[in-house]
Amino acid sequence: MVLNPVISKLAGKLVVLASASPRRLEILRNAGLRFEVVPSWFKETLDKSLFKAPHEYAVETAKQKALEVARRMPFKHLKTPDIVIGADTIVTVDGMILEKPVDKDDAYRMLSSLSGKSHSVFTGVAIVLCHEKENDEVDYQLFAFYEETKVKFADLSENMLWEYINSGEPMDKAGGYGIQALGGMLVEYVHGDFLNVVGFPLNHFCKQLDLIYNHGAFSSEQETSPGSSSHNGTHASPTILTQSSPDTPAQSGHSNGSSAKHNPSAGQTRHTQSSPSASPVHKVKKNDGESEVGESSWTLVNSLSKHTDDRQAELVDSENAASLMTSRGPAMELNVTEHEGGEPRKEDLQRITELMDGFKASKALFTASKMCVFDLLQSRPGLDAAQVAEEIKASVKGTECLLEACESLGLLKSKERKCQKPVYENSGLASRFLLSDAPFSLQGYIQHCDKTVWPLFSHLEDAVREGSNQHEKAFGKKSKDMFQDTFYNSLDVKLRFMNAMHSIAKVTGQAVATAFDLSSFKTACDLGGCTGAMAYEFTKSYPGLSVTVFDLPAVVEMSEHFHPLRTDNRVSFVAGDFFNDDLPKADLYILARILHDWPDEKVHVLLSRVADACTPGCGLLLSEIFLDEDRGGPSRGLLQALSMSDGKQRSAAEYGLLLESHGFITAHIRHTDNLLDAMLCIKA
Ligand SMILES: C[S@@+](CC[C@H](N)C(=O)[O-])C[C@H]1O[C@@H](n2cnc3c(N)ncnc32)[C@H](O)[C@@H]1O
Repeated sequence: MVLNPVISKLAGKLVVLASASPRRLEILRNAGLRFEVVPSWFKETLDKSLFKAPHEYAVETAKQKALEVARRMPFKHLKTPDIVIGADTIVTVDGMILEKPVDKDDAYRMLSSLSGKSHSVFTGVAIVLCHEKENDEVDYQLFAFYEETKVKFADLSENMLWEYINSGEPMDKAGGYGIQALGGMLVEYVHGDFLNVVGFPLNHFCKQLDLIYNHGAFSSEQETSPGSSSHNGTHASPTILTQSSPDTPAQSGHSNGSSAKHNPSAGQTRHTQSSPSASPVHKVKKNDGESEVGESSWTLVNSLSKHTDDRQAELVDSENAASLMTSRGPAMELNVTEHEGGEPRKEDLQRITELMDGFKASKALFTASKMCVFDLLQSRPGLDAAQVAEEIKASVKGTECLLEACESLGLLKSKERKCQKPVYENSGLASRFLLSDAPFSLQGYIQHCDKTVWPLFSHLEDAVREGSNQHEKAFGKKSKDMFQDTFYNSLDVKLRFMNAMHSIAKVTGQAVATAFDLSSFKTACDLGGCTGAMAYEFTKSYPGLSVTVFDLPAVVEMSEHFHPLRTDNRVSFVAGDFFNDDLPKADLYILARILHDWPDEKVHVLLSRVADACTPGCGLLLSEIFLDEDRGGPSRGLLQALSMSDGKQRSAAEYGLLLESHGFITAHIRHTDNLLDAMLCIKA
């Protein structure tokens, strides 16, 4: 039921929340607002010293967050939102701005500065209205306000402080406390809007919407805004309106000194924001390849989505990037336009051809890898096609085609010799990832793609029609539990699967292990840790850490195959089923690429078992591909979902909510620029 008639005004509009904070999501959802979540990429790094008052900093940060999303969406998501909401909460005490603590000592510093005193919580909120015009330009109109709430803390003893810090709750909260949970115990009284302290001033927000939608404040001429500033909470600020329409002289950061106008009807001063760090609000043209977005000028062909670009950067050899067909960003980034006369653009044709031919490129890579072409050319660079053919026991004609195709994909390099056939050697990309003994060898994963994922994809249409996994058609047997029924039924399939996991874990392990500072944990348990490759990366990164790898007996019995020398006795293996058997005790649990394999019901079973094994303060490190909150990417995650059985790919906020329901508080989220993202949660 929607109680608030203003919220109901937004029904049917594309409303976007530029924040992944689970608390803000919950407040707005509970109010009946329907919205998409697209977390902002704006980094909270504005120079605080440039702002006269703390609330100006919070408002400016909220504005920049919302604008970044509003500007990105027409290009990255090919849709223009109607409204983008941004928010930033800060705590101020004794003239200092407190944001989220970076570690326990920082949390201690913050909380002890609040002990026994009254402090202010400010949330800056920005509402960006996006107006698509006939010529496909987008105009942005910005409304910003803030809310202040005063909170008085009790005197906190050292014991109490540390007990609270060790609960893990302070880590993702402005000022180092969460009033809605354990932190409520620290508070003597609150003066003002409680939800503002939680993270979003709902009441003030609704009043602002009322102004915008019921009192005409969203006309581009904003000279009057009846009642705009009559927010009635004792500690609420007067409403600060507004950013004038984008290309008026009063643009944010370009206000030409006319920063305040008197609004007689409201008896208040209205400000156009003119903070030093504000960036201009641009008009953007959606379908014009040459148009600018914000401050960056993007070239059309290589306008990779930031996500995809960053995530793939590790794997793309710069010298060969241009020719590596599958390394390009998603089609969404391209604005397909037609030249006069209807001729398609070269770049568009190139992109669509790459997509059509993608499977040929994959299969050429799989085949060359299986036939050991890269290993051969590493030990004997400079062979011509006939020599390679002889070594790999293949036809000269077929080998020639394969080598040429691999060269065009950036996997091989050739040298022409006078009047003779070209000779081949590995490219940097091949030497790094395609040799069987390279530290970051992806050969195991490539073979898994060839033998397991490929057959599943060949039944994609059935999978889409039926909405179920195609293991039976692809492998001739039914599969209730993909691992026990399909992968571990025969030794060679099992080894191939384990090799695949091993190779990905070796490539991603260090980035996951060092995504956060885990040095305070002494014992970890890697649930579904497979060959232990990830565990070894963790012990390499943390000399004081021991890791127990917990996996099914069929897997653990093969562990020596992968680590014959057992070089590190801080890694041990325990066989068991994480849905049924006791979990080893540890103060950090690792779930790397586990949850995506299971539906929500099974995830709840597993998480409740992990929660039972945890004491307060225990950590849970989750590592997965995190989907964008609007599920618009990255395509690697979305494509993987097509061949998955019963599991699903989720966004960081979705994982956060699942974990929160088992008492885990999300402390940090990290997009690692490697193949996997990471989230650190603490058991409250
Ligand atoms: C996708 S793999 C991930 C492997 C490893 N965590 C990594 O990131 O490389 C999933 C792992 O979960 C293990 N697994 C599946 N079901 C399990 C169960 N019921 N109990 C314990 N481990 C299980 C599998 O054997 C496999 O090693």
